[in-house]
Amino acid sequence: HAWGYAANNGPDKWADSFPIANGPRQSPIDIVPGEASYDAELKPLVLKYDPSTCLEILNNGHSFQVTFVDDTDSSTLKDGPISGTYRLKQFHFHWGASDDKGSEHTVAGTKYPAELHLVHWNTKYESFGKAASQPDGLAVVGVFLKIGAKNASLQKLIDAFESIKTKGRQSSFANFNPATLLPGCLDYWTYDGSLTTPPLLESVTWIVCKEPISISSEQVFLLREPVLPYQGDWLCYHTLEQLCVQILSLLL
Ligand SMILES: C[C@@H](NC(=O)c1ccc(Cl)c(S(N)(=O)=O)c1)c1ccccc1O
Ligand SMILES: [Zn+2]
Repeated sequence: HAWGYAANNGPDKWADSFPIANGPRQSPIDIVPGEASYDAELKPLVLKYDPSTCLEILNNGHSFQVTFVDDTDSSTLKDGPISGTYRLKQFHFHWGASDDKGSEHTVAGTKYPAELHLVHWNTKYESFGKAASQPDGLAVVGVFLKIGAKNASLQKLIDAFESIKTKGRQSSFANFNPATLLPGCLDYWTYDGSLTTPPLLESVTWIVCKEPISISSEQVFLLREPVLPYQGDWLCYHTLEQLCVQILSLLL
């Protein structure tokens, strides 16, 4: 049976099929700012995103992803803790069943309602697939989402959801600038880790922004609303309101 976030196939069962889950550099981790060391050698992040490389929005049954054309250096990540040029491949979110949890990384034990991951691969390798198996192959910028003001940029993604409601569907999604999802301040923590989903490969240089972005409680509800599992347990998959919304959206 496929991996997921339910009791029978969730993270504490992944080691059965993916033994690397017990490896030395597994993500996510709890970031303890008081224990983080300052490294004067680290540079500011240089993110250059070209909205015309935005390709489509797809639902892979685990989450939804926005994918990018990555055959040129149009959308790249440089500097920060990495050397060389990494190309943007996709971004996706992780969320929970309620506003008190959902982020994968935590900050001194604090969970955020959601977390954005912008996935980039090292152009010294010939493709994302090749890079994903190399220790310096991937660099992911993580951004925490907190409940606050409505986020206009996220709303564009939520509006595009209508087209990918059922699992495995994708639809074209053009001219979206991922930079609009970044916080004003790009100060970050960094550590060497892994994919947080199977195959859990230990190939990710994590770059987690200290400043969260804001989304409204209605928006994070809508993140949960499509027929997409999230890392909540299935039992509380639906509040009655969500169930009604779900049924109506399937009927209409
Ligand atoms: C859920 C989704 N995971 C990724 O695509 C994914 C890829 C690279 C990274 Cl670095 C991360 S992460 N979370 O560490 O940033 C997640 C997924 C998993 C398996 C099969 C299909 C599929 O779409
Ligand atoms: Zn992720």
